[in-house]
Amino acid sequence: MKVGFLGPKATFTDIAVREMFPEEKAVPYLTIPDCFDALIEDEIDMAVVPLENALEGSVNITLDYLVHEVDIPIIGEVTCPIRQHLMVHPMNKDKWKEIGVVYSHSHALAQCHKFLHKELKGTPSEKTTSTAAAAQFVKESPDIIAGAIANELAATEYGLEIVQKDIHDVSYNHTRFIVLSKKKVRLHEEKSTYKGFKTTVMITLPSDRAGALHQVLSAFAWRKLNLSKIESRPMKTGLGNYFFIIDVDMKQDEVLIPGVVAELEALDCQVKILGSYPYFQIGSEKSRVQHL
Ligand SMILES: O=C(O)C(=O)C[C@]1(C(=O)O)C=C[C@@H](O)C=C1
Repeated sequence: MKVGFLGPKATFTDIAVREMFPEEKAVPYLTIPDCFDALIEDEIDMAVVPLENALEGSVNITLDYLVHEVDIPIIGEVTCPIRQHLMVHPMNKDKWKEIGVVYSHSHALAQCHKFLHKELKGTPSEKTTSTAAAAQFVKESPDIIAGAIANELAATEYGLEIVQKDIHDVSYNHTRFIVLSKKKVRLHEEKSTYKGFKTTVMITLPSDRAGALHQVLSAFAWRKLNLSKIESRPMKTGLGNYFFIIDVDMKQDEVLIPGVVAELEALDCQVKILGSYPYFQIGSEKSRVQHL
């Protein structure tokens, strides 16, 4: 099977794919929308994209594609520790304090905000499509003193020198990646990294109904359904119009979740199940962080 992912080689998404699908053919795409397009056009069987980071919150482009652009279920989720390092071209390894621009993915730059503020104050940063794209760019630009924030695999893959290790500001830095597929692929629940099952539901509230959110949450609460996430996002239909994404800590069943859906529909909510899937946690040990 072919697994598309946010590339190029050695992104954090690539690490998630290597852990989850070591035997499948991994196909890199430069952007998250490219991964979705490849899935829609059947170039690949599954796609793995980042969904949420513990420090930076949701990856909005992924959420928006899931909700507005595609109708492909989530079939799995994997959480990975994220360790960010500052790396330069080997020719510049003694000059990292003179870096003129720091390149990385916007989430990675934000995860290292304190480090950048303290150690490279005033140095401009440039966003790239991924951390590995930043590493690749720095490798191809030895004539400028540029830095990339990326992982260790990227330093090896693109031949860069790590000059500052573990520069993320908070030690609990993890990212959740989702697996999407049109096919009925079953992920191995017997793996030691398997942690449980969840169901993701998208809910649009009726407009102008007092207490609607309270009623929605009650439908879960009185059935004793545990929620692990609730988040609102703009509907993109006008200011103030939002939908909710709710993660329920259980597998879709034939009684409780259909009961919630029926109750919410009776309240004039629109409800869509985005997936009911196993989730996995890789390398759960806390990553080290440098104390600034
Ligand atoms: O750029 C990468 O390496 C990615 O896999 C993307 C991404 C993200 O979208 O948050 C994934 C994990 C890290 O949080 C930083 C970047």
